[in-house]
Amino acid sequence: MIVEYIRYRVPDPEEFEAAYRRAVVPLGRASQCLDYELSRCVDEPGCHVLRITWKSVQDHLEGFRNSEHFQEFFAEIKPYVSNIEEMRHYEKVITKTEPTLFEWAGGAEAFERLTETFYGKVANDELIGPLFAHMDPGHPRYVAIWLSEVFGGPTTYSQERGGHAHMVSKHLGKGITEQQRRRWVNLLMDSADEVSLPSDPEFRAAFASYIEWGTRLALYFSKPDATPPGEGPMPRWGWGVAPPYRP
Ligand code: HEM
Repeated sequence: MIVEYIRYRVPDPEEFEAAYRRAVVPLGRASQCLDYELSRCVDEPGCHVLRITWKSVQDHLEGFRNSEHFQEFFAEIKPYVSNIEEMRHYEKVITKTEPTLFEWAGGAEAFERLTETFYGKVANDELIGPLFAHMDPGHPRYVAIWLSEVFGGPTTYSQERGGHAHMVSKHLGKGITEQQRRRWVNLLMDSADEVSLPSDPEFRAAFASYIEWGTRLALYFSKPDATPPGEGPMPRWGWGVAPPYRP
């Protein structure tokens, strides 16, 4: 991720801003652009700073510049090129960031406690126990490192086990029913309470959201006619609409 700053000093701020309102339509469609923000200086209204977050410098200079979105974007802002005072890429050095869900939960050890307790319950469960009768003894740990990575922790699962496609492939042909999926969710939530994962509404809402999504994917891919997925990126879950609550 790289941040581009473009500083303008323009004689006609209103027309300039109107041009940018049109220009951000194709910019927003470009997959290389993660976000953008145009700010007007309050001390000197002709001064503006445009911040664009790109996936990488290469994505900007090669991907975006050679795309059809660039032609449309550039047509709008071309009259202002001579008003540019600075146009450079920057790397973020210090930022105020939220804790990850992984950190908030208590780190790797919290997820290990969670899955140990969970698979203890699973083994004794008449509805889903049989699905796990021959499970790899390392299974609780694999799920712990999977969850840790999804919630913003280290990338151990991807490195050791092989990423998203590998995890999903473990569910192929399992024929999971909706009742089994729901039991999996219920036992996991019981375990979360038992091992005292944080119980604040914001954390639990984000946690439950991933579990709902993940179990529905597992069910989908376990169907007899499911097509194995290609190698996709690891899901990375954040806080969503409710940021961490700090009184
Ligand atoms: C958020 C939901 C889920 C996650 C994160 C998850 C995660 C995982 C992971 C990480 C593995 C092992 C991959 C490896 O060996 O590296 C796995 C395997 C497996 N999962 Fe899931 N899973 C989910 C939902 C479910 C559900 C709903 C069921 C069934 C009710 C299920 C049944 C299984 C089974 C039977 C295996 C193979 C175990 C073995 O024989 O070793 N999973 N899952």
